[in-house]
Amino acid sequence: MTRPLLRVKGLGKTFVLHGQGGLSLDVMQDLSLTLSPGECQVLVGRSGIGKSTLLKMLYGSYRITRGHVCLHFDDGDLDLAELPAHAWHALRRDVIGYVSQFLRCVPRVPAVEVVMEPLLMRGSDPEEARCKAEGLLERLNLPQRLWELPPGTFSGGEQQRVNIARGFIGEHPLLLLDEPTASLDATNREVVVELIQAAKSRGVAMLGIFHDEDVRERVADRLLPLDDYMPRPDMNHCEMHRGEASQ
Ligand SMILES: Nc1ncnc2c1ncn2[C@@H]1O[C@H](COP(=O)(O)OP(=O)(O)OP(=O)(O)O)[C@@H](O)[C@H]1O
Repeated sequence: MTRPLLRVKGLGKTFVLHGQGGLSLDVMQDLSLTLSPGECQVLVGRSGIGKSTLLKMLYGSYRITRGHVCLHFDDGDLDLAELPAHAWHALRRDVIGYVSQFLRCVPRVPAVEVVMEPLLMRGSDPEEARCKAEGLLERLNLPQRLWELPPGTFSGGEQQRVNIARGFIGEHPLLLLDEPTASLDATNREVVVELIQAAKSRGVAMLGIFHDEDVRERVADRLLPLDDYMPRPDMNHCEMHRGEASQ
């Protein structure tokens, strides 16, 4: 049996709203999961249950309040809950990729360069990186006339395709997918399904959110319902109390 790449144990999240007098919101408690290379698990549960929050904690965008998130490597394990801030940069460059719903556009940077950047950050040859980026943009049906333009003015679906190409180009061993097909038409949803299936066969471990049921069924090896990890389901999404936890 394949050894899991990711093991999450007792994960919990409390947001502290400093602008609201230190009000704290418990949104997740005691979540555990394991994810193996080549496996795609899909997070399910109603709106506001914590799906994006979980992905953001695994990517280091949100701090882990409680619990452990261990990545297993041949030369040892790494607990992300204890990772110093400066170590996240290398981890995101080499190990954890993230495809969010929305592209963060940097003015004047052409789409093709946005896509190739993750490879350049790793020291890849610029010509090879460009060639790979163009291949992905072509596969995702982004018209060639847009490749050298900054994506700030692109449509939602065009921006999302740039984002997907950027997320998949790095071939990270762990990929977090936050609704990567949300703004796509059927043809491009199909391309994303193929990219996910190809990544699985290369041994990439993926954790994703897909609202499209057809996509979900085709990519998911396992569904992870988050409803079991809400602190108090009777209290309208979150338990609220003041000043107990820090972020
Ligand atoms: N930065 C934040 N500060 C305070 N509360 C937050 C923050 N981010 C998320 N939350 C709260 O955490 C809860 C979970 O939000 P999250 O976005 O993870 O839900 P979701 O399951 O992804 O929802 P959806 O399916 O609607 O996208 C919500 O109640 C939300 O208001």
